[in-house]
Amino acid sequence: MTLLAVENLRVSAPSRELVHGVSFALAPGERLGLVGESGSGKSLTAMAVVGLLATGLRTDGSILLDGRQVVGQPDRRIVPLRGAVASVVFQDPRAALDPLMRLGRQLAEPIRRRAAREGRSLTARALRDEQARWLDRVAIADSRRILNAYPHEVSGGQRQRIAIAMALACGPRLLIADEPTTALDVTTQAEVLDLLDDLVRAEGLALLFISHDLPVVARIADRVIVMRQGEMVEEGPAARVFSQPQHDYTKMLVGAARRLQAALTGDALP
Ligand SMILES: Nc1ncnc2c1ncn2[C@@H]1O[C@H](COP(=O)(O)OP(=O)(O)OP(=O)(O)O)[C@@H](O)[C@H]1O
Repeated sequence: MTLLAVENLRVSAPSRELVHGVSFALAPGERLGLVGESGSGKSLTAMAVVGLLATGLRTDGSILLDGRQVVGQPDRRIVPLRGAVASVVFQDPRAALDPLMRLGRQLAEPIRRRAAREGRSLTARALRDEQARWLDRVAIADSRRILNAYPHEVSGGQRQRIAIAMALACGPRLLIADEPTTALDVTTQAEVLDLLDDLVRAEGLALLFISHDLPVVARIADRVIVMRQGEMVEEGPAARVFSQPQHDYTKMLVGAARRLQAALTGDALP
């Protein structure tokens, strides 16, 4: 069964088309990477899936999320799919966090929504336990302080871990991660990537992972779509795309990633 089927997706601004007919499908538990340079249409494609495009942008084509059409639907039809079927982790965790609300209250929201959806009643004690469990799962120690803190009182890495906890606490079947580690320092990037990898596996989620960073995508995705200027230029298993890129643009991306790697490690180029 297909969890997400995107067919001939087009996204247009009033003056020009930005995404030119993208098609792909994602099965439950599958991990797909969208890779390409800045401005290639990765985020627009991903945001269209959950109906989160900016007003003024028009979507054509078909997006079936868990069998339900997203394109052309009013918000009241798409909102129930957010969280329950697909959630999003953004590059900047502040996009998901209210700066004026304590983190504990924010984390309580998705936990409550999931419980309500599953018909479970949640005592105050059970809610506190769940909050602590989620913080533990995203490797945040000192949970009492963090739950009482406001977003600006914790580190960028901690904010992103909490945003991940909130996205997963909703109980989705698909996680869309849009450059989730780009805003973090290199050490924190690696930790957060490992964490995402482990959690997505443990929860059995499908993953749509967006990044301009090929080695990162190769590490986390089974399959990769390479985008350029709003078009898909290559698609295939991650290992094949990186070892034997077919399209000139992919060859260029792989070459650049190899040169950077060689420069960082001091190794000779293969
Ligand atoms: N609301 C909008 N109105 C008009 N053009 C837009 C809008 N949002 C994005 N674009 C344009 O659409 C193109 C694709 O944008 P998109 O954000 O999908 O790129 P991306 O591949 O995710 O890049 P990045 O990695 O920098 O986020 C860009 O040229 C961008 O400027």
